[in-house]
Amino acid sequence: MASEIELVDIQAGYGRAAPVLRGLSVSVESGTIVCLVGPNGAGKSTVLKVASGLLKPRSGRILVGGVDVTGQGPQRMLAAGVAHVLQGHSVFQEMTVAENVLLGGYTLRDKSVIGERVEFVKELFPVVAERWRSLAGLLSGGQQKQVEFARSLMVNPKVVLLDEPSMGLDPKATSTVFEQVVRMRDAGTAVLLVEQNARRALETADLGCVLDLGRVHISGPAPQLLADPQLGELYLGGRPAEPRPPANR
Ligand SMILES: Nc1ncnc2c1ncn2[C@@H]1O[C@H](COP(=O)(O)OP(=O)(O)OP(=O)(O)O)[C@@H](O)[C@H]1O
Repeated sequence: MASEIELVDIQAGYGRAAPVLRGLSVSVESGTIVCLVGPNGAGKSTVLKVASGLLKPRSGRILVGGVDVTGQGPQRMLAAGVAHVLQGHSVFQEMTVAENVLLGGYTLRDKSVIGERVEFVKELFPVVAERWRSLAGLLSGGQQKQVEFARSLMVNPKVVLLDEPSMGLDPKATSTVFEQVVRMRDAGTAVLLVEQNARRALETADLGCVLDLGRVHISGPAPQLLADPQLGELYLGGRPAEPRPPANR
């Protein structure tokens, strides 16, 4: 399978402080959801910032679709096919859902392409179609997160980086958001996911990577990580792995 994004032996950090990432490597294959888990402060969000060009690595390489894009800023990374949905809520409350989604396509010049992408995201996220003319601020937190997903897909990225998409959502909205993450993958966008709710994220992901001390400590098929009692104890709240339905793809 082709790698949509590959981070190779990344060292990265902030200012003059010691590096947060110390030789981190991760690869997201097409058609997959890869989930990063690890303790608070392990550097999960930092991985996404490096992947989207918000933070330049001190060393290491970044490949998007096999092309070396190391050192490029966020605009170039977006053009290369990497979209980043940031932690927290980033919809413009006073604008309509339509205006919010169309902002994601502001780099597109061809009106027919914009129209095609709008139809695509409306079909993928029914709430976006239903509330197209509503003020985004009137939508629930989970619905707003879907508007953010729709906005990120306007440029038809190869991979979308999702930073804690369930943050602040109740369990029902969290389930809907994770269902939509699966739909994004099934519609052709690879996903690199960071989640506080590690157990729930691993139930959704194809592959899991456990970060520790700035690098990937363990990686493997998500069901395998979920079933590992030691990982459960360390990173998944210590509860035994619950039986799960057959793999979700
Ligand atoms: N803008 C910043 N400036 C300086 N240090 C930062 C900055 N952002 C993050 N850090 C530091 O980098 C380290 C890793 O932070 P990061 O947010 O990547 O971790 P995380 O694994 O995503 O944590 P959490 O689960 O708490 O969100 C932390 O020690 C944090 O304090």
